[in-house]
Amino acid sequence: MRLKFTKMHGLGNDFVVVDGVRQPLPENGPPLPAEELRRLGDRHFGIGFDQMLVVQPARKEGVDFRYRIFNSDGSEVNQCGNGARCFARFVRDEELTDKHEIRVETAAGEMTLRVTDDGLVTVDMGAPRWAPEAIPFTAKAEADRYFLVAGNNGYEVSAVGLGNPHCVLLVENVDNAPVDTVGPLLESHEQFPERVNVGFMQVIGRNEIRLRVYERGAGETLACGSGACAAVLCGQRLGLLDDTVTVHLLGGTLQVHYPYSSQDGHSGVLMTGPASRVYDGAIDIPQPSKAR
Ligand SMILES: N[C@@H](CCC[C@H](N)C(=O)O)C(=O)O
Repeated sequence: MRLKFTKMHGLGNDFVVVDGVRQPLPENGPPLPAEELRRLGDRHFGIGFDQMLVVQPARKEGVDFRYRIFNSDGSEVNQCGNGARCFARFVRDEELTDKHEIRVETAAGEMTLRVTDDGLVTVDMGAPRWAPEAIPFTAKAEADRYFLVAGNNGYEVSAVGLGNPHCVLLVENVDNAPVDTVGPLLESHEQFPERVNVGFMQVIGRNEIRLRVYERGAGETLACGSGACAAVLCGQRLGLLDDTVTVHLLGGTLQVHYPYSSQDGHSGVLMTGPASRVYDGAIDIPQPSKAR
């Protein structure tokens, strides 16, 4: 089978976008076998990507598309903020819609994506979930900070769910944060039963942070949209940040807005940034041999 794809990125968090509206794809399960997906995700033996994004037709009224996300380790996940911006740009570039406000169904619920005239995309990431069981995270009670023991060390983290699980550590300087070592240790910490994305946040001021993220199922990426929102939310909850924050990631800058001080539990976190198209391609997917 020949599969057409488009390579895109949001601040260097890179994606292979597969059009399942005009190409036949299985309605459920991965668009291709998990080992094939992992092979294509490999930067030496495949195309290389952090996530594969799948565009599929809507399954209900009031929604424009279905948006599915697969990490490069083959796991399907519910949320990808940078991917959502690329998704919006893709469906407009490909003339699958001419709407500026696009409603998508994800495994975590529905999301609204707004494409502005300057080419940026604002994603309404939904309301944060703080209750440990909603993240999911194992803790006796909800708190601003939790103490985790991993290896021979202890770590103070905040934790929040945004459709996907995040924990955030405060660091003095992201340049020498232990992302490569503590990232994987906490990603698979037993108190996060579905694993977790691990953010390392340096607070510059009440409206500005620097952030590096070790992503679940992908390793450190150049940017993580949901991670940027999670860091801002945790910083707000700790009383360190205001409602609108500029987030500097390795691959560039995002704006995150959440009216934390006046939030009523229903408003969503807004994340704004660019979406870039790199090239189009096609790959031949080997078909499983038929049993005789
Ligand atoms: N890069 C993403 C997040 C992708 C999913 C994440 N690795 C997970 O497993 O939850 C973003 O921009 O939000």
